[in-house]
Amino acid sequence: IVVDKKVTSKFKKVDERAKHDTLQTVGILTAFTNLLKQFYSGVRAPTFSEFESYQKHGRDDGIFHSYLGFIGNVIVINPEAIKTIMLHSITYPKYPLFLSSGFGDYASNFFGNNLAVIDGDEWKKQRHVINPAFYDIGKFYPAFEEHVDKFIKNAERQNGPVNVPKNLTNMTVDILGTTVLGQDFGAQDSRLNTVTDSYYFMMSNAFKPLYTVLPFLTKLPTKFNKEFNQHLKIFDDFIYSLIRKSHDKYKNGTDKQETLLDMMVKTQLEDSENQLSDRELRDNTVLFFVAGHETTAATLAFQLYRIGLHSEVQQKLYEEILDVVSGDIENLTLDLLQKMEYMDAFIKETMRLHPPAILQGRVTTQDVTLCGYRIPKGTMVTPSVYSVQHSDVYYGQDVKQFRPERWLGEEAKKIHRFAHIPFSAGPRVCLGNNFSLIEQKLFLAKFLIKFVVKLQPGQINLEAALDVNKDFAVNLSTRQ
Ligand code: HEM
Repeated sequence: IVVDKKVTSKFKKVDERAKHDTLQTVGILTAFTNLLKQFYSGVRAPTFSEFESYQKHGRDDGIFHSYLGFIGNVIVINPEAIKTIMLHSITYPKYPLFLSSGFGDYASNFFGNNLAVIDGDEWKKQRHVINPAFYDIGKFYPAFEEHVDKFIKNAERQNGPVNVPKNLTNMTVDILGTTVLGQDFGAQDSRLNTVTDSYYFMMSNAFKPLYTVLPFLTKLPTKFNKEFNQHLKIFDDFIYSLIRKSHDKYKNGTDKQETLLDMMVKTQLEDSENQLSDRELRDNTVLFFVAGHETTAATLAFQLYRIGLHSEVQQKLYEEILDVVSGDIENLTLDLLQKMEYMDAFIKETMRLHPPAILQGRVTTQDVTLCGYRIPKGTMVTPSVYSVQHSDVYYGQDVKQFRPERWLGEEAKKIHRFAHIPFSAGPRVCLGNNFSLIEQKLFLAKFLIKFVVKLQPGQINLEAALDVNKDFAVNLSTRQ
């Protein structure tokens, strides 16, 4: 380990919570080598090196210092310190690197200035306008149901192993199309669609590190840049036309606000103090897709993986669903979904071991004390969702075991509230968490009542995976 003394000397012990005189530090060379190793082994960096470093250097403190590239980064695992960071979003705003402008022009043009990447008064204004759109997610129940039913029909028709990531991604994009925009993209029907094509093209290219490091590349008159800008135009024209349609609907006195976009437009037009521009509406529409699409699809894929691995968990889920709907899935309602406690525990446990968002980059706007160390103003501080959720210090000896029961009864009360933060927490908590949870529960209830999921031993190991980029299939048999 190369220790940079100059840097560690900045992070001095100030009270007895600190176990060392200065914060433990992973040297810049080690951090960089770890990052490269992971990049080339195909694992989503930097989480694993971070988790290993935490176990070596930060386990007793719940905090340590490392590097993200050349930038010093204080990684925070202790749940009390995470709580302090999450609850004080003015002292700990988002780190600018994680704002879309930090990724260069492509990301800014595509992702824009939405709720997830702004701070302060601008964020307050946007959140105030957008919050009400998420008050009544129950109204989307029929839309969720329609697309889940389609997934199940396709799986039945397939009559063989079902490719999980691909099909779930199609389902979640169709659900978002319908609920956010009122447009069924038909991804599950393999319908060709220029808008979703453009969306996928930009998703896979806008955030590439090459354009962050060398932003001038996006200005060159290359074939690729032309293509990117064409996709951006197709996508933007489409979204702006829907914003205009939503405006017209409101002005014509149609009080049926059917989509998340309609609801944002309603507050936009009714609240003269907190007006969002059309560009801001567009940027948030993109955010809902980016934030809600692959995250939920990956979570559902990990759930099917876990169900296939743990037959006793599958059986318990099945029995609970059957019991709550009194033997007939046609009785299923939103209220009944909320009664499935074992399913809640199962979802929590999956999101503990497989969190889609692994890090949350913040910066200190003043000198602070975390875990007994003085952290100066302007330092990147990063609550590590992955590390805290995998730490035996906060989950005990069986931390690696998949055990939904830890989330039931008295045992659940022993887990620190900020040791489980897949949706973040505090004022910047995920706005779509309820949306995603209802989607997940409805999918699980309908799917598991119909099918038994099987994975052959050794068929796939996602234990250490952070996302489900790799395709995998599960075997299904229909229940009698
Ligand atoms: C499994 C699914 C999901 C996970 C794990 C997830 C996770 C997160 C996390 C961790 C954050 C906070 C990021 C940070 O503070 O650095 C966040 C923010 C956000 N998410 Fe989600 N999300 C999910 C689904 C959704 C869905 C379905 C939507 C919308 C339809 C959504 C909309 C948002 C929005 C708008 C924010 C920004 C909130 C703010 O900063 O005020 N998310 N999400």
